[in-house]
Amino acid sequence: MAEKLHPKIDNGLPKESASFAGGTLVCACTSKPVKVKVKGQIAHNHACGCTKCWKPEGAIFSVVAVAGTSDVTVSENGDKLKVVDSSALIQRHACTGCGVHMHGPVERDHAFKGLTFIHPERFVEDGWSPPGFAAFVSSIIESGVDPKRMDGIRARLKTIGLEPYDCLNPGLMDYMATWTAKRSGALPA
Ligand SMILES: N[C@@H](CCC(=O)N[C@@H](CS)C(=O)NCC(=O)O)C(=O)O
Ligand SMILES: [Zn+2]
Ligand SMILES: [Zn+2]
Repeated sequence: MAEKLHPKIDNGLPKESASFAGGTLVCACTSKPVKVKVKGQIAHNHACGCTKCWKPEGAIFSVVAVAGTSDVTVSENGDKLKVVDSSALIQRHACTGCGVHMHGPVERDHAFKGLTFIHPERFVEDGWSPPGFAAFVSSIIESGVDPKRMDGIRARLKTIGLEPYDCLNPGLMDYMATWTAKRSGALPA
C-alpha cells in the first residue's frame, strides 16, 4: 500500500489558480478560531519532515510555505496565540486551543528575515501554489518513523512529484549560502 504522507498530497497535489490573491488562514477551533490574513500568492511551498513544523493528525509531513511578513496579519482572536519556542529561528505562533501553527515570522538576522512561514492547508480558499519539493525528509525518523520505511516514502514523494531532500532544495540552500558568503566577505556584497 502507498505510504500516507499528508492529506493534501496523498491524492495528488492541489491546483494553483492564477486568480488566487491571498486569503484567510483559520485554525481548527470550533469556537473563536484564530484568523490570519495573507496578501498575495505564497512562495516556496513544500512538504517538511522536521519535528518542529505543525502537522495535521496522522500526517508524517507538514505542508509549509512563506509569505512576506508585511503581507501577514492576525485578524481575529490573536490573543489565543503563543510562541512555541522563542529560541527558534521561526517564531511559530500556535493556537493554544487547537495547536495549529498560524504564522511563523523570521525576525532574526538570517537569509529568511522578513519572511513568515504559514501552513496553506489552513486557507479557507483554494488556488494557493502547491508544494514543489519535500524538505527535511530524513527528519521524519526523529518523529518515530521506522527507518525501513524511508525507501518507500522517498519513492512515494517522487511519484507525487515532490523531489525529496534531507535539508532544503538546492535553490534555497544556494540562497542561504550566498547570503552567508556576502556576510563573511567571501563574495562581494
Ligand atoms: N532534524 C530537525 C530539523 C529541524 C529544522 O532544522 N527544521 C528546519 C525546517 S522547518 C528549520 O529551518 N528550522 C528552523 C526553526 O525551527 O526555527 C528536526 O526534525 O527537528
Ligand atoms: Zn485554534
Ligand atoms: Zn519544518
